[in-house]
Formats: sequence, C-alpha cells, structure tokens
Amino acid sequence: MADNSIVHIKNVTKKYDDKLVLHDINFDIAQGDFIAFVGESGGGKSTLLRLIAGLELPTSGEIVVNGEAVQGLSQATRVMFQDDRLLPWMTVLDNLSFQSRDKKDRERAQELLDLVQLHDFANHFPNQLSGGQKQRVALARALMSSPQLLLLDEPLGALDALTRIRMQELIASIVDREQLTTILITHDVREAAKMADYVVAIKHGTTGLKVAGQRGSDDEVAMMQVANQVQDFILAD
Ligand SMILES: Nc1ncnc2c1ncn2[C@@H]1O[C@H](COP(=O)(O)OP(=O)(O)OP(=O)(O)O)[C@@H](O)[C@H]1O
Repeated sequence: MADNSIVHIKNVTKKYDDKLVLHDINFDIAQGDFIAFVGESGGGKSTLLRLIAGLELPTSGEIVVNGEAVQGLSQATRVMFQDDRLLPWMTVLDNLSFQSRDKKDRERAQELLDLVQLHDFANHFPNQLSGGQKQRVALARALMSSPQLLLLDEPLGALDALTRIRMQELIASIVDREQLTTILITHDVREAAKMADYVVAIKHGTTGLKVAGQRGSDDEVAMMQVANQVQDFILAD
C-alpha cells in the first residue's frame, strides 16, 4: 500500500443477485492522481464508481477513502454524473449553496462560478443554460464542499465535440488548481489517455490493464499510442 494513497480498493467483489459484475478488484490511488476507467459498456465501471462513492456497498471486500472504510456517502467524496441533476426551480447560485443565506456559502458559490467561467449566471435558472453550461454548474456544485476525491461518471458524454474539448480543459485546470484526486469514467479512450495519469481498463469484471496516460502533455502521438493500446486491449477476446 503506497503511503500517499487516498483510495484503497481491496478484494472488492460486487454481485447483483447471482450476477457477478465485479470480482477481486485491487488497487490504490495516490493523492492527487487522475485515474480514468474505460471499458466496454456494461463492464462495471459505474458500479465501481458507485462503490467508491458509497452509493452502494460491495458484496465482499473493502474500500477505504481518506483513511475511512466507505460505508455510505462521505464528505470527502463528490460525484458528477452525465446528467446535471440541477434543481430546476432554483437559481444557479441556489443550486450551489442550497439556498443557504450564510455569507461564506454564497461567497464560495460565487467563487466557484467564477472558476467555471459562469460569473454572470448566478441568477439564471437551469433551463436558461446550455448543456455545457449546466455541466459547469454541476462541476461547481460538486466542488462546493471542497472534496478530496472527485468522481466523474461520464460527465461529458452528452456534450458536442467542441464543448467536450473545452470541458476537458476546464476540468484539467480545476483539478490541478484544487489538487484533487480524480476518477473519470469515459467511453472515449483518447479522452482518458489525454486527461489521466493512469488509464485503467475494466474487462470481464476486473481491472485488466493499467497504463500511464499523458496528463498535462501536448504530445498527441504519445496520447494516440496510449489510446490505441487501451482500445486494442478492450477489443481483444
Ligand atoms: N442495480 C443493479 N441491479 C442489477 N444489475 C445491475 C445494477 N446496476 C448495474 N447492473 C448491471 O451490472 C453490469 C455493469 O453495469 P455498469 O453500469 O456498472 O457498467 P458500465 O461499465 O458503467 O456500463 P456503461 O459504460 O454502459 O455505463 C451491467 O450488466 C448492469 O446491467
């Protein structure tokens, strides 16, 4: 176990009734690392993320986040999903602060709106925003409680290609700035190779491949090599 690990996953298995979805998953994630999970649809990526988030419990094995065994939702962890899950009857600012009148909460919300480049949208309602803007609000909301671990469950999946690239860049700069440990689930092996320190392929219910990604590098060729290696592994029988 690495000393600077914030996530420990030990012998984790998950079954739904008789269906074995994940088996014997073992790995650690170091503080500040950006990990991307990729793999075929239905392979168990979201299940693993839900277990790490404490939204579900493993059938056997243990997950430790920030020194504590995960037994439910923890303050240390926040999740951002593919759908924004904003409350339509609340303004953007209230979606972040949950209508808190506390000055500190409202300042923190405004600071995060600045960070996601939505400073002028605090009083808008979600239906007045584009898909990309809504996902930026969802990102800001996930950061409100200053989590240590940010879990991103295919958050860019519904965005057009250009907005997706801008969001990749925004997420990369924010996780750098906030020194977050981040786990991203994506179907896009290039996105994984570009954003992550490590790309982990989940296949047949377990973690079959772990390769170094190209986080922070502009080396397109190296990024494509990682993406091709991961894709070949996933597609091989
Ligand atoms: N609550 C549940 N009850 C029963 N089966 C479930 C449940 N949640 C997930 N599964 C099953 O577990 C398997 C893994 O699902 P999961 O959503 O984790 O895969 P995934 O790799 O994230 O897929 P995708 O990339 O399509 O989102 C699937 O076969 C799915 O049907």
